[in-house]
Amino acid sequence: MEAKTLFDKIWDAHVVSEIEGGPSAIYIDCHLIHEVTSPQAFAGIEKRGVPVFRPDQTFATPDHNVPTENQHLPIQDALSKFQVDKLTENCEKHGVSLYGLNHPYQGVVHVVGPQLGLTQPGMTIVCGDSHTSTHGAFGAIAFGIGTSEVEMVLASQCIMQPKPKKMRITVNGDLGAGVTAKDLVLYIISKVTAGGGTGYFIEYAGSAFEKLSMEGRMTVCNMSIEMGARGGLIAPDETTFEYVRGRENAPKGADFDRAVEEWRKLKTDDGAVFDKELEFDAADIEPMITYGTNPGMGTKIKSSIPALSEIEKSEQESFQKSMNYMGFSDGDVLVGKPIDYVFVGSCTNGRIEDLREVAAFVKGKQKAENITAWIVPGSKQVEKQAQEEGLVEVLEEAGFKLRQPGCSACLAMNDDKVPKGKYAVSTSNRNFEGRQGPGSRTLLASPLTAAAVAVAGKIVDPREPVNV
Ligand SMILES: CC(C)[C@H](C(=O)O)[C@@H](O)C(=O)O
Ligand code: SF4
Repeated sequence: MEAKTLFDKIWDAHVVSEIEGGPSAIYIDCHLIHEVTSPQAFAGIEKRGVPVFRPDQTFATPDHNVPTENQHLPIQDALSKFQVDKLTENCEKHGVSLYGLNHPYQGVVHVVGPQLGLTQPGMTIVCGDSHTSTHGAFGAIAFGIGTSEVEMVLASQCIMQPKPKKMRITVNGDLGAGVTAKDLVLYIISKVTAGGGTGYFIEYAGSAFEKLSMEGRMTVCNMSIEMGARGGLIAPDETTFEYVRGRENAPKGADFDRAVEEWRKLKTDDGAVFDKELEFDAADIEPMITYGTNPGMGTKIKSSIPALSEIEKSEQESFQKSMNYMGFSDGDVLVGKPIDYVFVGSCTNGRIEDLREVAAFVKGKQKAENITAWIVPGSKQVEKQAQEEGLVEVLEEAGFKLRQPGCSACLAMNDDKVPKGKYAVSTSNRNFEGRQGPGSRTLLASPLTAAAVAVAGKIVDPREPVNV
């Protein structure tokens, strides 16, 4: 039998029809929706008089536009209110499950899906959101789609997709102390570049990924899109099955055991061929931070920003533009640079493990005076768990401001904005110009590094004692 990749096994099982040399119609097991990319899609099917084909496989939660304070009060911002109300109205009208504002399951859509067991190995999952790649951590084909495709999936539960090329990134070995899943993926992106994954679906393989928790794997897969890739996935294993077991939408009892038997087959066969293979050594990875305006512009935190002469000629102009925006110069040492904001949250690093890591670091310490520190749980369930575990108390004692679940300052489509010219160390996934507010300057890093920066008030290596 032909050796197949994990991606091909899942893809082939979902092809409804194929056009020779063209795209395939792929069946979608789970469709997640949020308030930003769904209104026109619902309007589209209504105009055509088409019902939602599989409302029971469609799940919605508002996240981008929601305020992260006083969620019990009416939303103040008119556009945000309109978007969130529209989502509620559409879900009610079409029989779609909604975890609305103040619902105990509300949160960032990519935190909510896995938590509820909606995300399972072997599935095809789409959402009108680029970071749908997160769900690939479970050994699923998960990718972001545009609003017109959201309409297509609402109407038919299928999507037309050209088959992407396949890349495997193998990392073996142990990550050192203080080196996290976020550092692993920022390292990979710094090597592959922000455009290097374009046209590919990535499989992450090797012991470095196998040793990660599901939260860590989600962090890695989440950022696949930041290399330009269509998505990323990791073969499911015992860690995956244990995470899924017992979750609300997971199969139960004997059904679960049968599902696990099938899920065990979800791995790339020996001898399967990829269009591109890359390999890195976990021992080479250190805490990472970005210094520029795309996620590929990252470096080991102890290193300097590259000198202009090290940058390829064709890239020098955009590099210089990026440095001007960031207020940095080529060759600058990063450690010691003052920071104004620390944001811990988002679908990359707003999970319970992330909050635990930050709380463990700041316990008994204080954030620096010059730092505004926001902790935004990825979901209501994360918020509740953080309260029950006493993390909230620890974080608040250290001077962090705990906000309510939502995308928050990850993209500033709501009230949480980093002011112009200010520097934010952020656990999110994008450092584009204006991403956290007009003129804001974002440096991406791990929750552990963010915690250390919050205490020191400046860029520090989280492995070293904080010297305030
Ligand atoms: C608003 C939404 C469509 C967007 C995305 O697709 O990713 C957002 O979530 C982001 O992170 O930039
Ligand atoms: S948390 Fe950030 S990256 Fe994730 S869905 Fe929201 S805006 Fe997009």
